[in-house]
Amino acid sequence: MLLVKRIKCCIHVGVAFGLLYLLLYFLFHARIKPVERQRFKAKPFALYSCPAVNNSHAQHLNALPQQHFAYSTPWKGETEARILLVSEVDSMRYNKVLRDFISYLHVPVRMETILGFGKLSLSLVRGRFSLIVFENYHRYALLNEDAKKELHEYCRQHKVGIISFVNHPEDGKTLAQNGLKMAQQVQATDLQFDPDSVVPYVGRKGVTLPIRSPNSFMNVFYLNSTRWKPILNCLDSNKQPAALVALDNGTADGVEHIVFAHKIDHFLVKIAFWDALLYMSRGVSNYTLDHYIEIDIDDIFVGQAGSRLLEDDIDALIQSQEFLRDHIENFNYTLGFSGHFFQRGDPVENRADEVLVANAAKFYWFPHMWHHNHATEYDYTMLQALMTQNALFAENFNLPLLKSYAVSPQHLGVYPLHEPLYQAWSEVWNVKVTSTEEYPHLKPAWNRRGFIHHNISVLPRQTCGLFTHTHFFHAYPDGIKNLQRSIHGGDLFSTILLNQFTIFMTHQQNYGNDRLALYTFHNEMAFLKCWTNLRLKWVEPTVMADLYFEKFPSQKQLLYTNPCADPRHRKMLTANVTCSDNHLPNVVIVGPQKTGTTALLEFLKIHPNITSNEPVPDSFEELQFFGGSHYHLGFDWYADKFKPKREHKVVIEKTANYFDNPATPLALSTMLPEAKIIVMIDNPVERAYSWYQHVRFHNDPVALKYSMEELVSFLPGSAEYNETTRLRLRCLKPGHYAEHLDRWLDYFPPSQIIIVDSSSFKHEPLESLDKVISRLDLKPHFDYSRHMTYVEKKGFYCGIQNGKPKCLGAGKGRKYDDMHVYARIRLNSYFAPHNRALYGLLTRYKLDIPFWLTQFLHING
Ligand SMILES: Nc1ncnc2c1ncn2[C@@H]1O[C@H](COP(=O)(O)OS(=O)(=O)O)[C@@H](OP(=O)(O)O)[C@H]1O
Repeated sequence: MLLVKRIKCCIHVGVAFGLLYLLLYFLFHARIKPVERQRFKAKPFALYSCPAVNNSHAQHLNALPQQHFAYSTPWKGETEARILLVSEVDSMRYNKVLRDFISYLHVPVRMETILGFGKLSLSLVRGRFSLIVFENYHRYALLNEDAKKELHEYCRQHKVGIISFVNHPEDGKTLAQNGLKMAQQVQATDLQFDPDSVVPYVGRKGVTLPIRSPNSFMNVFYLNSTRWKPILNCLDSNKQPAALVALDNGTADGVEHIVFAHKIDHFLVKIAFWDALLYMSRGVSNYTLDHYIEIDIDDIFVGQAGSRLLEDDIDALIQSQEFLRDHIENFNYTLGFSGHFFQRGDPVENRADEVLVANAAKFYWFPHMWHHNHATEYDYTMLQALMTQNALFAENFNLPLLKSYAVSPQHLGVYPLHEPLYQAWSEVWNVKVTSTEEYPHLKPAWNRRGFIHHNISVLPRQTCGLFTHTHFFHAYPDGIKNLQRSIHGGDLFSTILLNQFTIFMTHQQNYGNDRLALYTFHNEMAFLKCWTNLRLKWVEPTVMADLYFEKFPSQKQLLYTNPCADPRHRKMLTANVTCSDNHLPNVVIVGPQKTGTTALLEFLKIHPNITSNEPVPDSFEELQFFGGSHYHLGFDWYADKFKPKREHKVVIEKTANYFDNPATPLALSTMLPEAKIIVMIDNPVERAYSWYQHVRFHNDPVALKYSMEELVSFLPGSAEYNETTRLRLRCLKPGHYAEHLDRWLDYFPPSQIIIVDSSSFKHEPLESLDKVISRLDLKPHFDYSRHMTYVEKKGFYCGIQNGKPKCLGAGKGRKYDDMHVYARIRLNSYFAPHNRALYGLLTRYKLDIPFWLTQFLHING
C-alpha cells in the first residue's frame, strides 16, 4: 500500500513539474520570441484628382491673393480683440463646432445667447468685440428696432462686420426684403469661389466642384440685388446660378454682412467661413498663407518583427519625399530613431535597416531615445547615458541630424515637465526644439500651444489619424471612409488649414505594410493644393520655432496646469510623484488692491472648514503667482504652499493685484479652471484714494510730492502731468472694473464669479460673509457674530481670538484725512463711464450689483 501511495505521489509530483515546465516554457518563449505579424502588401492608390479648372478663370489659379481686410484698414486695437458668437441655446453642438473653429484665430471667443427680443451688450468704455457671428441669422432678424440700430451703429463706428448662418425657414421673408432669396434643399452642383469676390483668401478661385451625388441637397441664395455679391457660387438643378455664401459690403447701411446658406459641414463652406472670419476680423489673428509643416516619423527601428519597414518601403519613402516636395517647399521627412532596436526585426527587416542607414543622407534624423525609453522613469545620469548611446549610434552611421531637435517617446517628460529630460537633452544633444501634443492638454486641439522652458522651444504637435498602432486600409477604425473624410475636408484638412505651424506625429509602421501614411499625406497635399492658396513650407525646427514665437510671443511663457486633474497627465508624471499631496485652492480672491481683500480672507478663515496658503514673507504674504513675480517658480512651488487638513473643504488663495493683471485670468484658469473667483468691488474713488495713501505710506516719492487733487488735475502735456503719469495710471486703472472683469469672463463662466460689495463688507461684514459662505456651498450655517466684534478705536470689525478682539495690522484701516472735495468731484466724473459700464456688465451676466454702484448711478446718472 505504502509503495502504491509513494508511486502515486511521485506521479503527482512529476505531473506538477511537467506542467510547471510547460508553463515556464510557454511564458519564456512567448516573451523572447517576437510575435510574427501578418504583413500586408503595399496598396497602390489613386491620387486625389482636382476637378476640371474653369478656363475663363484660369488666371486666378496662379495669382495668390494678398492679405486683405474688410473696411479696407487692418484692425489696430480700436476694440478688444474678442469675437462674439451669438449662439442658440438649443442648437445641440453646432455652436461648439463654430466656437472651436473660430478659436483658431487665437483670440477669445465669447459665446452668448439672446433670449427673446433681448439686446446685445457691445460696448463698455470701449468696444468689446472685433467681430460678431450669429449662429442663427434668425436671432439677428428678431432683434427689435432699437437693438438692431445699436448693433449697426456699433458696427459702423468700430468697423465690425457681422457673419450669420441662415437656417430658419421664416428668414426667407426678411432676406427677400433685403434682396436675397433663399431656397432650401436645392441639389447644388458646380461649387466654386466667385472669381470677383474680395473675400476668398485661402479659398482658391477657378476650380469647380461638380457634386453629382443625388443626396447633395443644400440651402442656397438667389441674389436679386446688387447689394449682395456672391462669395461661394453654385448652380441649382436647373443650372440657374445661386450662392452658398454672400457678402453685403455695406453699400446700403454701412455695415458689412456675410451670410451663409449652408453649415460648415461642407469643406468649401468651411473654407469660406474661415475666409469670412479672416476678412471680417481685419488681421486680428496675424494669419497668413505661409503654413509650415513637419512630418515626424517616430519609432524608426522600433517595432515587432513583421511590422517594420522593408527595402521597397524605404524606396517608397524616398519617392514620397520627392513627391511631397512638389507640394511643400523644401520638404524633408524627419526620422526619429531608437538605435537600440537596429536590426532587431526579422532577417528581411534587418536588411532593410541596413538600407535605411545607407540612405540616411536622404532624410533628416532626430533622437527618439536609445531604447524608446520613458523619460519620466529615469534620472539625469541615466537619461544622459541613454542619450549618449543613441548619439554614438548616430555617429557610427553618419546620420544627418537635426541636431537641435528631439522628441520624447510617448511625449513623456516634455509636459508635465521632467526637469532631468530638459537638462540631459541640452547637454547631450544640444536640443533647442521639441514638440508635444500634451500641452496644455491633448484636447481641445485648438487650444494646443507652445512654450519655452530652459531655452528649449516646445511646439505643439498634431495628430493626423495615424496613431501609435499600425493602421491598415482594410481595418481603419470605423472604416477607411473615415480617414478619407478626414483628408477630403475633414479633421486632417482642417488641421493644416487652421494651424499655421503643424508638426505631425506619425510612426514608422504606417510607412510599411500597406503604406497608409503615404496615401494619407499624398492625398491631403493634393487636396490642399487643389482647393486652397496655402503656401506649404518645410523649415528646420529651430527656424520654425523662431517663426512660431515671433507670431505668438505671448506663448513663450509656460502656463502651468494641474497635472493631477488630467487623467492622461497623471499617468505621465515623474516616477515617485503622486497626486495625493496635491491640494490646490478652490477659491481665489483676486482683488483689486485696497478693497478689503485681507479682511475678507482673514474673516473667512475663521470658519472651521476654510483655510488658506502659508504666507510668503517677501510679497506682503501673498503668493503673487498667476501672472506675477513667483510664477516662474512653477507648479510645485505653488502647490506646496497649501497644506489643508481633512476638514478644510474650502482652500483660498488671495492676491490683490490679480484682478487687473491682464496675464492672470488665462494663467489662473489654466491651472484652476473650476475655482470660484471672488472680486471685491469698492467705489473706485475710495479705492484710488486708499491706494494713494498706501503708496505714500510706503514713501513713494511722487505720491509724497503731490496731493491726490493735484494728481488728478494736472493738464496733459504739462511737466507735472508727465511726471505723475505712471503713478496716476497705477492708481486709477484697477478701478476700470468693467474692462478687467470682462477679461475674467473670457476665462470663467459668471456662475464661478462672486462679487463682493466692499463698501457693505467694510461696514456690515457679517451680512457679506454669510452671502459669500452660501456661495461656497458650506453647511451648516456658521454664526460669524460669535467670532467677530466691532472695535471703536480701529473703526472696523475685528476677529475674536482667545476672547479678545484681534484686528488687522496697522497697514489695513489706516487713519488719513478725508479726500479733498475737488479730487472727489474729479474722480467721480473720471470713473462715471467705467461705473456705468460696470453696471451694464453685471446686469448682463446676472452678477450681484454693489449698493454703492446703484447709489452712484442714481446720483450721477
Ligand atoms: N475689518 C477691516 N479691518 C481693516 N481694514 C478693513 C477692514 N474691512 C475693510 N477694510 C479695508 O481694507 C483696506 C485694505 O484693503 P486690502 O486688504 O485689499 O489691501 S491690500 O491691497 O491687500 O494692500 C483698508 O484700506 P485703508 O482704510 O485705506 O487702510 C480698509 O479700508
